[in-house]
Amino acid sequence: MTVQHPEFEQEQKYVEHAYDLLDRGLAEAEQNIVNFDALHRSTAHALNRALAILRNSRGSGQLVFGRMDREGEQLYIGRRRVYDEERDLVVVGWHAPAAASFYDATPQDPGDLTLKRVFIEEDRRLQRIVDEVIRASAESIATSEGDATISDALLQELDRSRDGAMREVVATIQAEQYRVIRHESDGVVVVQGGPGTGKTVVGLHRAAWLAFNRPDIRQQGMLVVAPSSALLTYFSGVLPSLDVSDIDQMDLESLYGGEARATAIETAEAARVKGSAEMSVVLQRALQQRIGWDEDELLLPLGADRIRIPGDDIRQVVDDVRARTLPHTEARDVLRQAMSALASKRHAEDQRLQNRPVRATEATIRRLSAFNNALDRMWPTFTPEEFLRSLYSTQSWLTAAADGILTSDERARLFRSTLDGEAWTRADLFCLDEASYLLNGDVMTYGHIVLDEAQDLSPMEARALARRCPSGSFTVLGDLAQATGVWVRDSWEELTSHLADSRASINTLSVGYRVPALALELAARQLRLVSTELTPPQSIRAGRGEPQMWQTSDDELFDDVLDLAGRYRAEGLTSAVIVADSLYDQFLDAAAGRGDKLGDGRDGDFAFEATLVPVSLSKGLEFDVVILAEPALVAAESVQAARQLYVAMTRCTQQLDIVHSAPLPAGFAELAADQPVGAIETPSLSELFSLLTEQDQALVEALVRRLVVRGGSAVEMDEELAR
Ligand SMILES: Nc1ncnc2c1ncn2[C@@H]1O[C@H](COP(=O)(O)OP(=O)(O)OP(=O)(O)O)[C@@H](O)[C@H]1O
Repeated sequence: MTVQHPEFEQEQKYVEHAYDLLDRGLAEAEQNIVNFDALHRSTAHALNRALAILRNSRGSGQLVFGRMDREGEQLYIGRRRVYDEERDLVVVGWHAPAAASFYDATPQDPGDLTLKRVFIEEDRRLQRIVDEVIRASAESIATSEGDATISDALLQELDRSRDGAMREVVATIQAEQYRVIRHESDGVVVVQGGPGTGKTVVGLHRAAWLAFNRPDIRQQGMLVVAPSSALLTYFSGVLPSLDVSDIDQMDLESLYGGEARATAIETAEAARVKGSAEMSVVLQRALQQRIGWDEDELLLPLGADRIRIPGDDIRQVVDDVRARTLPHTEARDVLRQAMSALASKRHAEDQRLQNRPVRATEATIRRLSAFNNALDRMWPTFTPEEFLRSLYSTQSWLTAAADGILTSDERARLFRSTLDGEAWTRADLFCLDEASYLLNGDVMTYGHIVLDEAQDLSPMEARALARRCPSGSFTVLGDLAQATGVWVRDSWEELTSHLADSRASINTLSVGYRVPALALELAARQLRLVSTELTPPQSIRAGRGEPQMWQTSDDELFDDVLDLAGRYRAEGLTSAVIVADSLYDQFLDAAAGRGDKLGDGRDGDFAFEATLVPVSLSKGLEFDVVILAEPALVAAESVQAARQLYVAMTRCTQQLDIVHSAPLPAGFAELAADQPVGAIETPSLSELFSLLTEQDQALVEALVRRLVVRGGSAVEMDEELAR
């Protein structure tokens, strides 16, 4: 029987009071708006918008989640601020400076708090009250140690089963996370941490915190960028649940607003050339090379006469316009004016010499097709797509633009015949974005950008983001160890230097809240294959047990994996079946053929208990269980095999299962006591041993003894066998 907290009823009343005030406040405000008789349509429109925002602003999380006491003062902390009729503060918003001590306080370092109380509430009813810091005496604080920094409320929160979408965590933000959320820097703040350390959740809460505390930044607009639309779908509900609905959220590829879409995949080598910062120089040069006039003169027919403009005069005008470094299209307009003025001046001079009246104004000249054709030759217009397609397919132009910048091999990776058509790749989109900026110069800008999974960004992608954030104010979330693409780095500076000029502040999160310790241990073997420098986080989760390996045959792979997902579904756990991208469609078909309900993770469909996820999109996601199918194929198809496996294996909160028909890749060997699917209960070693014949038992004993003598001590082995 659990004992109720002595102040339970009193606190429940306080929570109800807060909800009551919020309901009444919102209802009154709604009534005021409805009653207001707007004279103008624009006022009515503004009021309707206000009404819609108000109706949405109730939010879904718990209203009051904490209380802190310090001498003579008691403050309740919640998802939003609540006042009573006397304008006295009943609940302080989590983002207010007054709430800082609540998050900063730990049992080791409670600051000036005598009590930090956390409420667990569901549907307005308190479920539990956890008192975390009670300063009974100075000594009791000095002697508290160990795991006490991980709050009880957090552990409870972590044990709640996932429902397929990320949730806000305002009630349980930890001190090391809070420091990052309210980081004072106006420049680049990097949050580095292993899988499940809360980088995404921290980044989203930082965005909300900035929105509440920095009206200057909020007014300039804010943006959150994820590498895939699937990941965006997974976390896009967090900001609205924090009452922040005006922050844009976008997947990386949607940054480019032009026509092209990435539909093709290319080699790692080509992606690397296109993503490198050198590519921006090639594009700039390529555009410049299309500008100029190398003919001796320009003749513009005008009725029976002609206007003659010397080549040197044209070159002078072109150089003057070029020197103004305007975006290409805008510069062309300037050139058009300057050239028509030049032609008109020439015409006037010729006519005067011949004692004839001036026949053409500048406007007349600008309408001449010969004039416009000449303009196209000296300063051509392109769409970004036309420009890049033409560059990629013109060997001589490519060679000239990349001369001294790219090697001939690298240039060859860019070249494609026009017959290849419009198959743009992701890396192309960012060349198009750069080209679009050179051509048109206009881009939507923001006061702050949060980047999730930033370790994989190419320099060209970083440049596209930098263009959209002139202030250089970024929150960069990522893990260098989880870089799985062609951009693997040893330091964040290499990337952040493309985002802003200022030095980045690097902040590390070290506690892993997602992955159970044993799954993390298996996954970390993949890291060790890469480098001893890369280390996993410190897991605080126990999970269900050891990762399980299931061996099957080629023929039975699909059914065995789907059966396993079915078993977890029956237990009410969410699972992800993570597969090599090339197996994705076959798995989807197999599931449909069996009538299994399997979410299509590629489309961000996380509504079902089991979701199929192509490994390339698994980053950042989270499920109770991960069933990794055929890791050897995942490894074979990845640019960074070990890192990709590390990412895939670190998506689970409870259990990691691996099903394979092909031999397992390196790093799995020690756990590969292969079991046929179906044997859910793994027999213990002694059970297995007892099943052997006496002769075999003696053989195993002798064998193991020899192994142990070589690696450890025979005494330990005897003890082991005796057990
Ligand atoms: N303070 C916290 N309170 C409650 N839950 C938390 C807290 N911090 C992290 N979590 C939970 O831990 C899980 C992992 O968080 P998150 O996805 O932000 O980690 P990550 O570092 O971005 O992981 P990855 O590197 O895999 O992308 C999420 O379920 C998140 O809600």
